[in-house]
Amino acid sequence: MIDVRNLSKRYGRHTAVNDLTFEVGAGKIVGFLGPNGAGKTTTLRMLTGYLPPSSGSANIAGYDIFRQSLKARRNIGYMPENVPLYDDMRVREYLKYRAQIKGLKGKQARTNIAEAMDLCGLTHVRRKMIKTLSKGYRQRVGLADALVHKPDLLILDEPTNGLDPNQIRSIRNLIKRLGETHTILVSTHILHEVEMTCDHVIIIDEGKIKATGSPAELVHNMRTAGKITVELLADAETAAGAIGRLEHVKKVITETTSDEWSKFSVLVDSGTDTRERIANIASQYGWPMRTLHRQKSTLEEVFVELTRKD
Ligand SMILES: Nc1ncnc2c1ncn2[C@@H]1O[C@H](COP(=O)(O)OP(=O)(O)OP(=O)(O)O)[C@@H](O)[C@H]1O
Repeated sequence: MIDVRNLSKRYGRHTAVNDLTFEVGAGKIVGFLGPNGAGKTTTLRMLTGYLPPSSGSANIAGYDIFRQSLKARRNIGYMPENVPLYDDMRVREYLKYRAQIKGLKGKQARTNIAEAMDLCGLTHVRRKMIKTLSKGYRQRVGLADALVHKPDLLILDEPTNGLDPNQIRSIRNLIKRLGETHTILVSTHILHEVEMTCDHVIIIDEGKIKATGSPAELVHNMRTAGKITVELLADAETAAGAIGRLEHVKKVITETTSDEWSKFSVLVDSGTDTRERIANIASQYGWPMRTLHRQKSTLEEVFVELTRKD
């Protein structure tokens, strides 16, 4: 559905997007992640035909977005980061206006608008002025606008930005539902969202792709793939030293020491589980143990490790 080859964008001497190549298959929900200024919006604006690239190409549903812009854009529903809405229009009136701009007329426009409002849970507010809507409902109007011409592909730029947790949950559920019938490329900062919603993730930083894969694959392939928490009745320094000498242990962090109990976080290599050997060490030294569990890494840790600057 999306085929991007060597796509770059330079603003003067600054390269905002640097030689991106990736594909998105039909029917997938793909998370596009990166820290502020990574080049997400610039990429999405190029994919939607709003910004010409400095070099490279992007095909949407088989059409070149720059040379066959109209045909390509018919397949795309784009929701920009700050949805520009007309505050003094009513919801249905606004969607009618947007449908007309997109070339829909008469019965087809009416049917599509009704369906988009239904999908986005807007039917009961269709007569409300847009200025009276909450931010969550404004986002839904933006989504309904993106959907009204029935595109196969939705490109959503930070759709949950600025929403409260309830609104985030409702937009997330909506995106998941839309994912049953659409291909979706969604940029977001909320990593938990990606883990819950996306089949595939592309992490970019400084205009370049840092990692791609399913959320589970990214977590699995990370160097710091796991963390073990252990609590021992032992001298903190001696215990940290002994655990630190075990194979596959990358780092031992002493979290707390109180009442003679010491709590450690043990960072271990990807795909290894050192719990048994930690238990053996504890028994060798005669240290009572009251916690020993493995915490799986999160996508957030992967993201931080790939994009941190220190
Ligand atoms: N019109 C412009 N002129 C010059 N530089 C720009 C322009 N638009 C973006 N940039 C720069 O390009 C880089 C990428 O910006 P972009 O907005 O694509 O990042 P982003 O990943 O979407 O960030 P955010 O999460 O903050 O929205 C940034 O360094 C930004 O300052």
